[in-house]
Amino acid sequence: MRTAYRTETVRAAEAALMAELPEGALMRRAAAGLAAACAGLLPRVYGSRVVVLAGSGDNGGDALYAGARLARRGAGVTALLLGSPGEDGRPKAHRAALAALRAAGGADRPASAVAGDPAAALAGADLVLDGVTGIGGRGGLRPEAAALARAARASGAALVAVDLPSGVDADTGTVDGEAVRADVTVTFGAYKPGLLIDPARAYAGALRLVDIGLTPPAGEVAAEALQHADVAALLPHPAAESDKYRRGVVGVVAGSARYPGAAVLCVSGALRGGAGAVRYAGPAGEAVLARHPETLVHPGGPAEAGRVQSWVIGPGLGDTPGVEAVLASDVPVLVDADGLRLLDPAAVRARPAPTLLTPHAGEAAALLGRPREDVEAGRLSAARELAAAYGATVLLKGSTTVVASPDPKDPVRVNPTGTPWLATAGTGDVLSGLAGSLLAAGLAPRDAASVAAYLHGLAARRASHGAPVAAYDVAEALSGAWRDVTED
Ligand SMILES: NC(=O)C1=CN([C@@H]2O[C@H](COP(=O)(O)OP(=O)(O)OC[C@H]3O[C@@H](n4cnc5c(N)ncnc54)[C@H](OP(=O)(O)O)[C@@H]3O)[C@@H](O)[C@H]2O)[C@@H](O)CC1
Ligand SMILES: [K+]
Repeated sequence: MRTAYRTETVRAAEAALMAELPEGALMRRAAAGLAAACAGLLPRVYGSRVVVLAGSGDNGGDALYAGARLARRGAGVTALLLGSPGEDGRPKAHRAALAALRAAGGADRPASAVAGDPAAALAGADLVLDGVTGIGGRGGLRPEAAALARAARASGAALVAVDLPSGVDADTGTVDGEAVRADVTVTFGAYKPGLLIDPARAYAGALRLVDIGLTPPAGEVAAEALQHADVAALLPHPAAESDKYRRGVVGVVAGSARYPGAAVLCVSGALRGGAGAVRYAGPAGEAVLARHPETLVHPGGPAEAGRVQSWVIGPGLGDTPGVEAVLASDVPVLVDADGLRLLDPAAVRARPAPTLLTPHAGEAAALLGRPREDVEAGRLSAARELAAAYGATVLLKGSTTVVASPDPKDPVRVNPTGTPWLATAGTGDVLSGLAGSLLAAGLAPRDAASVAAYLHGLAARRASHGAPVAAYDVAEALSGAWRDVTED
């Protein structure tokens, strides 16, 4: 499991550790890890050109110390100092780290000296270290830093963010203005939620975690991302004596005369999620049976369809979703797509069994009464708010799929396996069927949602291989994704 902690938690853990260590030890550990990561990105350190963008705080200090280490190994290092002016009129900088850089033969100049032509200041650089701000940064980059960040991006040099890409919000993943677009982010002690959640995640590039001995309390995880072993441990495994009913039956209420394909896709996901059987209730039974003859089809409504261990309702239902009957049941219910329209929070909160909502950003925005852009810019808080308002688990689909449970103490789960190719018609129907099936197999809503998102993303990557992918291909690749996870 990759775990991420909020800034205040990291700072508290840092203070506790610093109290036990000699002054500057933590920063030296951070800088050593950072310099090693940089050296790994350069064909060779000796003779390479490195530019350090250094703010006035400890983030700049890390970058300057790492610059000093690279300079000692023969790199030509220049620091551009971005701190606001001190009493002597020069930009403030971490004093000891700047002295170390100078002692190692590195050069430095105020960034204002290159403001006229930032591109020229970065021309020929092999590597740029972004040490403008870390967890102490507030808001987007200031204009001088923004111009240098753009020039660094355009220079073709490897751009390494120190702890965080400067300009992104560590705790929420929001990006309020301009931010550094890094190739690699070397983060210290612990991941921060912003490194796992879009839009900030997209600015971080590849992530490297440097162990500096920090141990934030396990109870204070703010966000977490499953990995193969976590998913394998959560997946249902049929016992020798299992029959189809013991493995769980998932009911699917999806599709309409107009959208029969949604029913087929939802069932195709449900068949691959570990439930023992899939019951379909609705008008698209013929289309479902044509593709999936193993489905138990009932032409009427869910109330008469027979016993199930979970319901999935919503994909392709059109204008008359009829969610009430399903919500009245005493089994876990997943509500998606058309089922989410006009969903009554009181009715969901009053349910005796758990509910899982799976909106995309547009549907979440409609439920929250907010513009879609707000949801996309603040995915973590939108998912949490919805979960609180409905007393339900929420899987918010999109560039980073986020799962929030109604208990605010549960860390949000962030899905690491997504691919932009998943943004195509029908993939959401497959996902809801899959997650519903995992619910029927006995997984808790938060686990069912995050495991489904993980397998679905992995299946899309397998099916896509970098090319466009159709929803049915994703469904067909699910068994392979399951095997990848369990055989790893
Ligand atoms: N925690 C740990 O365990 C460890 C932490 N460590 C490191 O410490 C880092 C945190 O250091 P920190 O607290 O000194 O803050 P930091 O991020 O350098 O920024 C502060 C300065 O930035 C500026 N500034 C602010 N906003 C800005 C903007 N939008 N655009 C431009 N500039 C802006 C503002 O300065 P001003 O320009 O106003 O003088 C402010 O004072 C952390 O990320 C990690 O790298 C490691 O060394 C070891 C272990
Ligand atoms: K940074």
